[in-house]
Amino acid sequence: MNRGWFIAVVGPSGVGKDTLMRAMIEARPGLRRVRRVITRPADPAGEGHEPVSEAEFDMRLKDGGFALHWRAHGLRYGVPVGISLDLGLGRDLLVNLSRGVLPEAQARFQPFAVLHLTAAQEVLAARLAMRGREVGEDIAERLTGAAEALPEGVGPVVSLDTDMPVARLARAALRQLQAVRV
Ligand SMILES: Nc1ncnc2c1ncn2[C@@H]1O[C@H](COP(=O)(O)OP(=O)(O)O)[C@@H](O)[C@H]1O
Ligand SMILES: O=P(O)(O)OC[C@H]1O[C@H](OP(=O)(O)OP(=O)(O)O)[C@H](O)[C@@H]1O
Repeated sequence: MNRGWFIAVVGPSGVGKDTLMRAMIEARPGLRRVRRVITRPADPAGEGHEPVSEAEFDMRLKDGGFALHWRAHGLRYGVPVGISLDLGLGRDLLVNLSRGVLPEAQARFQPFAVLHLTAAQEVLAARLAMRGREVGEDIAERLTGAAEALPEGVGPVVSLDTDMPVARLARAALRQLQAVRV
């Protein structure tokens, strides 16, 4: 059986990663989203992450519980090591990552592709404000470095500006990813 495809979905906070991943899965039910482990309290309106304390995160890290992990926005994020099982079973996965861990992800998981989402600063600012989870400094912090480039050498990459209706965006993402599949 072919191994499942690791599709890294990256882009700044508020760019629409979660919204697009949901739409892609609706359009292609075989695709799955990976449930991240985050040191953020549960949020019914959010991505459906697994909330853990700092101490629990540390323990899982020490026990080898994460395939990938990083810090951002004063939080810690982990991708559970169990994704290897799913990939081994041929399941294609959408994995919301930090741009900083892309080289490590690419080295570990093949076949691999990056879905890189972008948006103008004013669009990001409006979306973060509309989402309403963060205010003031937390929004400003998320906008700093929002346009950061991808690390050198990662790919293949599909880049999309998310300033369009989500159903159209999902069709474009699926079509363009298929075109770079090796
Ligand atoms: N294509 C889009 N068009 C309009 N609004 C969008 C679009 N994608 C996302 N949004 C809105 O922007 C906000 C942030 O989206 P979200 O998917 O949570 O971003 P991320 O997961 O990248 O942080 C949400 O309020 C969402 O409804
Ligand atoms: O290193 P970067 O590429 O800048 O990415 C850092 C973090 O920002 C994004 O967070 P997310 O959109 O999940 O932020 P949120 O916690 O505001 O939802 C991304 O998923 C990473 O977790």
